[in-house]
Amino acid sequence: MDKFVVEGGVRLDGRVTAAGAKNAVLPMMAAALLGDGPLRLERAPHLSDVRTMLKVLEGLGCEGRQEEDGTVVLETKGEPNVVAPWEQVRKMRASVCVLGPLTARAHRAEVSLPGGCVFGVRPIDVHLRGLEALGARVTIEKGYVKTEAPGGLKGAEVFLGTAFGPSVTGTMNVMMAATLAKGRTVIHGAACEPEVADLCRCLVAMGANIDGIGSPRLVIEGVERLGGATHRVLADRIEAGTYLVAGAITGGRVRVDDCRPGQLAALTDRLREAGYGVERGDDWIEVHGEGFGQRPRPTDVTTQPFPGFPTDLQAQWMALMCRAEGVSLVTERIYPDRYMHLPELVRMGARIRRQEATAVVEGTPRLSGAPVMASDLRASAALVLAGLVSDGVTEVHRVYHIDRGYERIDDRLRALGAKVRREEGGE
Ligand SMILES: CC(=O)N[C@H]1[C@@H](OP(=O)(O)OP(=O)(O)OC[C@H]2O[C@@H](n3ccc(=O)[nH]c3=O)[C@H](O)[C@@H]2O)O[C@H](CO)[C@@H](O)[C@@H]1O
Ligand SMILES: C=C(OP(=O)(O)O)C(=O)O
Repeated sequence: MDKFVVEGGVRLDGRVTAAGAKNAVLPMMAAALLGDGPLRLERAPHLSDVRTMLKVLEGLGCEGRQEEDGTVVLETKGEPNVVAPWEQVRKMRASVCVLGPLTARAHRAEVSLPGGCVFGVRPIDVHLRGLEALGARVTIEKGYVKTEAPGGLKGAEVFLGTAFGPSVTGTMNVMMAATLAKGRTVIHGAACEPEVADLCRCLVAMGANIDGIGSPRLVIEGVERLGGATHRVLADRIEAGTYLVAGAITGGRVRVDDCRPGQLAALTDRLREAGYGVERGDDWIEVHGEGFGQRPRPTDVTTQPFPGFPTDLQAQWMALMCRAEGVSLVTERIYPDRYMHLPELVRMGARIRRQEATAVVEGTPRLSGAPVMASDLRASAALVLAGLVSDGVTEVHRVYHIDRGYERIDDRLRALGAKVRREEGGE
């Protein structure tokens, strides 16, 4: 297993180009099960999650490949297979996104319940209720969700909210299913994350009829068939945000190109509040600090559905606040248990205590490098960020988590001046 070795003490300076969004490309790849022609997804990131999704789709009879420039090309010839086994689905939650397309296209599906709940319960009841509302019979047997809709799906009114806000992949699953249902589907309480809107645009390019894109009310008129399309994947706002926090934590200057600044407004607002300069153009954002050793002002965040502060940037923000000049509160409203990074940051000298869904972070001038264990994707990014400002060497183990969602993060941080290398032989 690989590990990252991070030597702290360097102020980052430079530019990085945002990759395509993991959370947009994965459901788009599942959408290839809906169409007859080839689907070309440009600017897809080179990630292990993309490779896993290619395998899941291959097992379902959808041929695919990723080209050197990132473009993913997929085509489902004839009827898809309908069984997505545990061995593949367990590696990645987004593989649950094949459920809606398979049920719509083949009128049945057998998809393993996604495993690996690394930060608490991650149910899919909303996905299942949505598909039931469209006329599917849904059962759970031996760890598999089975859907059947012998006469095909029928449009309906559905509400997809949960106690923690709308469900992102739940909206995507039901929306994809509705594109081939008979008649009109109205989704109330749809997730408004930019990745959902980007998936809508990809489906429209394939021939789907969707109104209300980007809003909590989606109206989908089912069509007989969808075809192929070419779509350029949206920039990854979470990856972009991670590099901005990397710039800030080192008191440096980092510009992220080819991104959508408006989609990171919650982060840039907090960065300014924490004492950093933020400039933005139409498709770039730059953060600048006052030099290595700068300590941020303590700045609270509460995670919320878009356009609120994203849960996928919570761990990175906590790393930044570990060195703040005072006490800040980080409150997790989407996944109240998403705090696996907390004990690892404490191992690096951070002073954090948890009070239910809130972490109380008492900033300290000094963090010290340590061997730490990555537990999930964003937690691992946070540990790398903390390593950038720690005395000595930080070893981040289990970097396969980070490879799920960051394309060559070690190379890209090095290009900004960081001392980070990948080594074999981690725990
Ligand atoms: C592949 C992908 O796109 N992953 C993202 C997606 O995950 P994912 O789509 O799994 O997350 P959801 O939006 O579904 O979850 C939001 C909240 O709703 C709850 N819930 C969800 C579904 C359900 O059926 N019942 C239920 O109660 C969840 O436990 C959570 O508290 O959105 C999350 C929230 O922005 C992000 O952190 C993930 O990076
Ligand atoms: C939680 C994430 O991904 P997933 O839903 O695929 O686990 C993430 O991208 O931060």
